[in-house]
Amino acid sequence: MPYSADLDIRVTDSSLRDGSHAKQHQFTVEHVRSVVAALDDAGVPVIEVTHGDGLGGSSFNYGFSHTPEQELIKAAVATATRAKIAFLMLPGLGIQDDIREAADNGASICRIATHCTEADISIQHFGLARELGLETVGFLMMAHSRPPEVLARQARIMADAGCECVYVVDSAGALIMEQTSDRVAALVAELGSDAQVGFHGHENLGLGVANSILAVRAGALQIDGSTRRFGAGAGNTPVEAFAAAVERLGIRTGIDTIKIIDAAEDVVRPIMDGECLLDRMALTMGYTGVYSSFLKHADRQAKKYGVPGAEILLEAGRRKLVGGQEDQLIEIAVALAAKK
Ligand SMILES: CC[C@H](O)CC(=O)C(=O)O
Ligand SMILES: [Mn+2]
Repeated sequence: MPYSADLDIRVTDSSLRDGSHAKQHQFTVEHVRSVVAALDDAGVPVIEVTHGDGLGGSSFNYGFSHTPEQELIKAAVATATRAKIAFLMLPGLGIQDDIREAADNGASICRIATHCTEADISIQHFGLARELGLETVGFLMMAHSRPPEVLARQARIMADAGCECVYVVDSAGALIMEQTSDRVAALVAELGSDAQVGFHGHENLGLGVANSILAVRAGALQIDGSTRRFGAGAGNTPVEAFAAAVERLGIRTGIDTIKIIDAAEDVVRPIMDGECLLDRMALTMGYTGVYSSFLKHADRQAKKYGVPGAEILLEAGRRKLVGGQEDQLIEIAVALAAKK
């Protein structure tokens, strides 16, 4: 039972972090206040707030933030009455002092993300987070790209370093049904009572809710989503649809389904630049296994060089690019333009 005897699973809303990719990192303090107030009122237990690429993500390579993320974290903490505030960090983008600052600003959950074969770079960050009294979560990103047993070994590294819940992260929205539950089950078997298992889905093949339910059936106790799917690519598992579906299945999340449906429509949608669409670009990412956060980068290069964005993504899929290799999207666009 995660954290409260009243809940069967715990939902983390990533609209104010994964949605940062879709918003090109232009969140303001007012956006954060209004979304946190609505989600908190709807009973969402955890709200993640950071630049889309985590602490230290604001940069030339990933896109500069409108407002420094520590200011956004402070605003979230000041607004929430019940929800815990989480932050994300990718070792190498953020540094340990960023974790200290987020903790000083009142965030209570530290989520460390690595590519799914690189868990060892998270060890010192989990150590620090635990020293600071933070709850810890680990992200094994691009989890579609490795089989369950490889992910389980990486999860063990995170758990041994002090991670309390390791997530299977479907960064590309490429996992299909049992591919999700097999991965979650492998982590559950490996970690036993040493750490919980979570699942973070993307909608690029339209499977976020179904995959998340299968993850729960395989033993996941924490599930990520974004209200109104506000996330990278076609967005994340929609929290309001997930809450409605699992309520009907008798799984308790503590979320008021009607309130979160209203929050999606009345509060979150108005601050989005547009809906997160299951369109050609997003489907190409799910189909070929491309990192969802590449969408806006590929779109920009497509416009700049006058080449089809989906072709850039197809080549990114062929190259099996991982997060941090965004600059190769420029090279691909240049090559496509030269061929024309
Ligand atoms: C760049 C971090 C990334 O967006 C984390 C995440 O949400 C994912 O891999 O899906
Ligand atoms: Mn994501």
